[in-house]
Amino acid sequence: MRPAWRVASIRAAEEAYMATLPAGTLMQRAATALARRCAELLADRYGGAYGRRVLLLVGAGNNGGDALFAGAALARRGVQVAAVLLNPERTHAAGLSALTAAGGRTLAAPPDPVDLVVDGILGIGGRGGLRADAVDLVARATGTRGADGARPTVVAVDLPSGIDPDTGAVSGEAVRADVTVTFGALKAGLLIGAGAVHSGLVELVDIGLGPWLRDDPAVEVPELDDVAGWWPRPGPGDDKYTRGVVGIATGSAVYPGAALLSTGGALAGPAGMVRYAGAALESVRDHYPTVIPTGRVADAGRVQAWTCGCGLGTDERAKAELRAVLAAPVPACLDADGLTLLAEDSVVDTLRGRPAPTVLTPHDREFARLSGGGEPGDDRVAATLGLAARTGAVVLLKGDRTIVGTPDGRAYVNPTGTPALATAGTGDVLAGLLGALLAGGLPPERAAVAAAYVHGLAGRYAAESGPVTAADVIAALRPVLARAGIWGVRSAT
Ligand SMILES: NC(=O)C1=CN([C@@H]2O[C@H](COP(=O)(O)OP(=O)(O)OC[C@H]3O[C@@H](n4cnc5c(N)ncnc54)[C@H](OP(=O)(O)O)[C@@H]3O)[C@@H](O)[C@H]2O)[C@@H](O)CC1
Ligand SMILES: Nc1ncnc2c1ncn2[C@@H]1O[C@H](COP(=O)(O)OP(=O)(O)O)[C@@H](O)[C@H]1O
Repeated sequence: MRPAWRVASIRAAEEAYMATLPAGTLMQRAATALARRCAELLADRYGGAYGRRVLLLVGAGNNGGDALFAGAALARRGVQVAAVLLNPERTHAAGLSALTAAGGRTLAAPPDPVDLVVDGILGIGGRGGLRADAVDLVARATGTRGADGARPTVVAVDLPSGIDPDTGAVSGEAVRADVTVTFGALKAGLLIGAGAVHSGLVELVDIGLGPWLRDDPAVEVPELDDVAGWWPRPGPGDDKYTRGVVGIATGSAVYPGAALLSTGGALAGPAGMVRYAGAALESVRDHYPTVIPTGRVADAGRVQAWTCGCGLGTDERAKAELRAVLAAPVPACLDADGLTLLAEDSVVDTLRGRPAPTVLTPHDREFARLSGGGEPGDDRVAATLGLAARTGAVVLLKGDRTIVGTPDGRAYVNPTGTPALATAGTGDVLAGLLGALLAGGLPPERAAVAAAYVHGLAGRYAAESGPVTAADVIAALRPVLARAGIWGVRSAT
């Protein structure tokens, strides 16, 4: 897991650490690493940094100071460095002196050509998006060309200016970086929502802050090793029942496709058997001979987890099926119409009364129905955790960077998502896979995190062959599990 923090936690750590160090030490460490990375990027593009042209965009705070000291280091290596100061009277004085002493210059407007732009306008002190003068400067700077005729490489200092460091929200305009060199700790806003898109490649520089980060992280990012370590694998002693049986209560006469997609997702998971209960049993039987179909949840036989709701409809039959799933003493993943029906009821009482864990998988509009308020808003982590705390359920809030939140306040952001998944039915596949992971015995938050992670990988893999449909995501799940080393069989020893 890669942890990320909110600004308050990072500021507290920096303050405590800086009190033990000579003034300016952390900024020097940050600037040195930033200069090194800029030189590498120039070398990758041009074969060397000497003589290349770097433009620093410098704001009023320490973020600008980092840029100026890094510019000084680059100038000492023979790079032609120019700086545009957004707020000359409040520019970091020592940084500016260092730059000019090293041969860098200040300009009133961006020059042309520019090979690399360093965005030091705003760091963790930035609030409320870029102001008009900064928007204009960024547009002009990034509209220039390098000596090779291509647009300049954009490197953000600590975080792209204009994104909210805690939530990743962008109000108005923000810098779009190719690389973000971030110092001491990952900022949550680099990983969530628009912030993740604006940050490009995020590279964390160690400035010694780690041991001083005393708060819990705001959010954690799962890595392949986590998911591979959790994924249930069959061993020699297993049979189809010990691996877990998942029940799929989805689909309807109107939406038989949802039954097929969720069942297809479940079949790629680790469960030993998939049971289907619903109105689309004929279609399921035709498509998936290994699935045991019945018409109603009550007749399905024993399962270790349920997935319920995709394409279920909202009629009396659907309500009865949802009630049967909610009453079952096994974990349940509720999606789509299951969430809509839940929202018509008293969500909190219903879920808190459940005899086993529940995972809710809303998109934004379903979230609004469930929460009884609006859509998640800018702070998607806080919104997810709020709903999880109220309902006692694990909440998986879908999106470009899907968020998983637990009732006790832990949050995860999925790094593998792709907009290619923004197509009808992919959520059904996710819900089926998640149910199979619950049946395989994973705790609910791990099941949710692992399902989102693998679902994202499958979306990316499917997109390599062309436009993606939900059926393509199902087809990609098995090869992705094998290719990533997540799937495997445990040997006898
Ligand atoms: N602390 C450390 O140990 C280390 C810190 N490091 C570095 O320091 C950075 C944090 O520096 P920081 O606290 O000076 O804040 P920073 O982001 O430069 O901006 C504050 C200035 O921006 C202004 N401003 C705010 N919003 C604005 C807007 N929308 N549009 C325009 N202006 C706006 C605000 O002015 P005001 O709004 O008050 O008028 C204020 O003057 C951090 O990200 C990292 O890079 C590293 O060196 C490692 C060690
Ligand atoms: N812009 C996007 N970028 C990445 N993933 C997305 C995007 N939009 C949607 N997704 C993903 O696609 C899936 C869509 O699920 P959902 O909205 O429930 O669709 P459906 O109900 O049609 O199955 C979710 O896993 C979601 O995270």
